[in-house]
Amino acid sequence: MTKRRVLIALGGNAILSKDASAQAQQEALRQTAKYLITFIKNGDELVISHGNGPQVGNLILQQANGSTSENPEMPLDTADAMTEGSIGYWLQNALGEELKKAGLNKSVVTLITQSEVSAEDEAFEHPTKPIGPFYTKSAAEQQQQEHPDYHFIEDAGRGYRRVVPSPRPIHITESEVVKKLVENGVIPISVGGGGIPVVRQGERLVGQEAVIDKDLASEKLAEQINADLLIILTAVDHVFINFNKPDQKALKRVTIAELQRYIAENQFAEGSMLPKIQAAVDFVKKSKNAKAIITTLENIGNFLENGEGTIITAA
Ligand SMILES: Nc1ncnc2c1ncn2[C@@H]1O[C@H](COP(=O)(O)OP(=O)(O)O)[C@@H](O)[C@H]1O
Ligand SMILES: NC(=O)OP(=O)(O)O
Repeated sequence: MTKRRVLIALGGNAILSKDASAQAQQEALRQTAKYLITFIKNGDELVISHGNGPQVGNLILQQANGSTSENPEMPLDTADAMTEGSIGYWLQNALGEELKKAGLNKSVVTLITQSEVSAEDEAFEHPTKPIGPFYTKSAAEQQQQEHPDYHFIEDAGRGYRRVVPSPRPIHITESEVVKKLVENGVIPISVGGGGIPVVRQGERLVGQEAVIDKDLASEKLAEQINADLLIILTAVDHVFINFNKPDQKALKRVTIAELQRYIAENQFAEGSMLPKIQAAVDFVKKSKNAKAIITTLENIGNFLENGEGTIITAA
């Protein structure tokens, strides 16, 4: 089989289900690593990214409740870096264990990655990215009183969550390093949590109070490293039209033009599936002979053997 360069974006459910303890998240990633190894056995070059919404929100909550003037809480860009490090460590550790068990002599490294954004991005005025835990309406109102600068939304019928700005990534600063690592047989974990949002000011990269969408950052990195496949893993085997309605229909093979029509019909929920569709369309549009796949972690074997999942192609 020809060697493919594959970027896999891990969705929230691959890391955190209900139990937010380090032990539970490490166990979830140990299970995830067992699936990811399939690609290495397949001879593919692998780059992995992951989300951080629940984790970064939990971290800044812990800090807000315990900070003092002598021990101030960290700004959001630094909290993004902290979750890139913690989740990256858990995944690097788990994947290293699976590689050893499989007798595969490859290294895994977590790369703290910066994602350049525009200071003029209107996302800074309109926070939309849910982070941290789900609250009841009254609990969210209580939080709002304690933190007047916080913003809350109702998140897809699952409760209320704090939202923060989520500017679009323009350029992944360390993409050339990722490319060199892959070309030397290393498995990089990169753009964790969408990368750290930074604005270029002359020679400086200045951190921003934001959380970048990991699917959009994964697309930008996949483009910059000339990946062949962008695989977005989430909690559904396929993308659907008329989702959650009696006439819902799974999309198996779909073209950019068809997806753009479905986007115009508002078929994809804004805060969840829409960024994945946008990332898939952008990647396939810009990368020659590239494909994007949206499915679940558990369906990876089925995708590799039978091509099951939602597969997005140019035509
Ligand atoms: N048209 C759609 N087809 C499939 N899933 C959809 C659709 N619209 C919304 N969703 C929801 O979007 C979710 C994926 O978004 P999200 O949970 O934010 O991703 P992540 O797995 O990266 O955390 C799916 O699990 C599903 O519940
Ligand atoms: N940064 C980010 O997109 O994280 P989630 O996928 O967990 O929301």
